[in-house]
Amino acid sequence: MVFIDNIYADEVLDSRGNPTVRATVILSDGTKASAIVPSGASTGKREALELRDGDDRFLGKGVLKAVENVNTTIADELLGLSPYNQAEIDATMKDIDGTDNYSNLGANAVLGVSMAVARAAAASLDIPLYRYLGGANSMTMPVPMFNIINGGEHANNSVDFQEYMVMPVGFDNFNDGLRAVCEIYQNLKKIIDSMGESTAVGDEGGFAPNLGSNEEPIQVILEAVEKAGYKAGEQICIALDVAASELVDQNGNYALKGEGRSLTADEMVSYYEELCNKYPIISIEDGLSEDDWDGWKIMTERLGSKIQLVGDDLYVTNANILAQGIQKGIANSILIKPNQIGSVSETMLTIRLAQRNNYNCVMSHRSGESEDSFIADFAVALNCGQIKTGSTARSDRIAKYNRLLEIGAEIGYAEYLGKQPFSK
Ligand SMILES: C=C(OP(=O)(O)O)C(=O)O
Ligand SMILES: [Mg+2]
Repeated sequence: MVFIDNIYADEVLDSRGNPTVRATVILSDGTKASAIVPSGASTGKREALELRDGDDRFLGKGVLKAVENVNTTIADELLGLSPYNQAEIDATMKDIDGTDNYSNLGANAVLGVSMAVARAAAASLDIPLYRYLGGANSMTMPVPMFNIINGGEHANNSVDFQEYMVMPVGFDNFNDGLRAVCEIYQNLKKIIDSMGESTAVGDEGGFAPNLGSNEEPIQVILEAVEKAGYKAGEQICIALDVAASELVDQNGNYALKGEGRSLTADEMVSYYEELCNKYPIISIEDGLSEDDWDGWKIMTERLGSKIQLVGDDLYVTNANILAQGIQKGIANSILIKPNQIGSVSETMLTIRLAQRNNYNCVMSHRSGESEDSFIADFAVALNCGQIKTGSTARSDRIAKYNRLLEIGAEIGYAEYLGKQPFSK
């Protein structure tokens, strides 16, 4: 019987040059696999804890304590266990941590090991990771939410909304959809350049121009869609991540600093209604703050039957919080970020709960990423149908797109949902 023979971690770098955990697992049959943990910037308050050293290395952001936890406490408990029982591996780490949010071991230590065990198990069975995680039912190539303009916490410009994304919904397959958004991105670069604005990019590879309002990026993107020869509203739709938890001012209103105004939750919803009436917007993530559940209720009532409302900071990939939201009728979709909850099994639990209740799942990167493409396999494995993984201006994001191209070619008969995931 194959068992876990060795586990260790080291400190490597993410796409912002911050330290992060790489965990490595070696099995008794000689299989060796590693995984690198991502890191967020606009984090939700209820996310699992990312353990940072807080000393003078890397401005306090070192992860040597998390590395040490992998090398000692976690390795001590997991050596000898079967790599093929992911639930047992993850439950054991949760037990030794003993808290709700991994504040002892660090979610970065736990998730690194959790992903590396899954990858090692797949490799030792000689099957791809998506096939190991999802079996013969892994069939859905995700529609990309392709991040094309960055603002908010992910850029240093006048735009308040964090992410403007294009979604290739009117295509027969993933490859054609990806090609379309790449062409749009290249056309957008020319347009921004011709406006005399910078084509420097934000953390996730979207451009970060200084534009006059939060509406102008949509207009510029639609111009790029047309220039690239695609039909907005039919083939290409717009998705926004407002990341509104970051906009809340001292009066509890939403400060749109770039526009010099501050709106109540009700006014924000009216603003979204106006934008949705004018433009082909099919998805809004974190349109209101994680603490504003009353506002979310109103937003869901007014917009939830028309567009996808995605909870990111709101649900932090947490099944308990999602269960409360489902009961209260809040949002209709959830962003899935494995490091918000801390392990592969808990991420799968949240996805199961969402899918059973007709909530769409959007697999997602973090703004701090690496060459690790685990989420590409994960999205296909769990038939999420959508993935948010930045633009093609950053190689940490390209790693996911290229892995998806590889998976699509391997599966051959994969589905691509086009418009379907958004019909409510
Ligand atoms: C990917 C996101 O950013 P971060 O990783 O900074 O939370 C997001 O908010 O959806
Ligand atoms: Mg978000």
